[in-house]
Amino acid sequence: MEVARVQAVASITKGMDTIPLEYIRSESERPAATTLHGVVLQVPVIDLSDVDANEGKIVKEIAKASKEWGIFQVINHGIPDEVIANLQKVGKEFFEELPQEEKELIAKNPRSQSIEGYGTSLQKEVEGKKGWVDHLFHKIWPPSAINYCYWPKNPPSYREANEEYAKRLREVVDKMFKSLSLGLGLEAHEMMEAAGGEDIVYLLKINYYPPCPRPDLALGVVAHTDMSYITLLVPNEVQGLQVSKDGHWYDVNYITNALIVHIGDQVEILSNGEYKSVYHRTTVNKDKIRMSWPIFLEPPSEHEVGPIPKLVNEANPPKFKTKKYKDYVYCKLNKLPQ
Ligand SMILES: O=C(O)CCC(=O)C(=O)O
Ligand SMILES: [Fe+2]
Repeated sequence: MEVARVQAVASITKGMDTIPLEYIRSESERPAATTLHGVVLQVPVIDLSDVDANEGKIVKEIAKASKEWGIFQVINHGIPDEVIANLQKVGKEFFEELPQEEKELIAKNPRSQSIEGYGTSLQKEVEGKKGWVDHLFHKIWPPSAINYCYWPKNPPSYREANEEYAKRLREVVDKMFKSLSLGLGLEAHEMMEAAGGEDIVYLLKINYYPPCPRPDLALGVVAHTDMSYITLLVPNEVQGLQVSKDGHWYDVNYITNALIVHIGDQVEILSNGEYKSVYHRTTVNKDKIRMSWPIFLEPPSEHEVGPIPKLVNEANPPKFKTKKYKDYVYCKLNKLPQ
């Protein structure tokens, strides 16, 4: 059966005052009723310029943000603006300029185990409701893990723009793992090593949130924590990401060319709960298209993840089981105990 893309639903409902029932959230989830406004706390913004000279300060800031929020933004991260602009340009062209039939050529196969491909989540989620979003998933690093059949062939510069971004991002990833490691009193290399080092998989997702006639009733991506170690994300300029802290939802302010860093479940586990994976969701917009490019840094599926042994002792017993990443994913997707 053909899957209804949200992009198509959005063009049918344009100008209407209602949306199909399957997108209407329960009152307790609706963004209008549940977002904290006014003078509110802000997700920490961390300046990475001159990392070597400022290492101590940066490590402290990252550790604090990862414990208190599970999310922060980094500026002066070293990825040139045009590398981000190119990534965004080719992704937008894929969603907006290709004929639908061409996009469907790389659609996720519903019978395949793999998450890769163009798709629309048929969420087995809260009350069977759907998110107002389409997406494209494909791996971008390491080269041995990439399945180019899920990469768009058009626009022709898609591949080069994504490869360049992956290459630049690797340097930021190294800095993040080092700081997170030092922030726990470990040696700089220890967390990356426990995470699988060179085998860590970089999975790109492009989220495409079309305009929604009733943004007060819908959500883009429903509230969740990422399963990754960490997720590094660039959005377009349209506000939409919200994070939960102490029982309230906060907007994450848009900062041009900043990278948003989420702590995911696997770093929470490695750190034995010192760092918190962040609960987050996205809202949609009445007139504007929102897009985002998260990269999930994941363990290879057979890699075992558990609390780093140096961080546990009698007084501080392990809070999580050690298990293969694929088993963690299976339990989470099927809502089974971990
Ligand atoms: O669009 C965003 O800003 C966040 C999307 C997200 O949380 C996800 O795709 O896991
Ligand atoms: Fe997420």
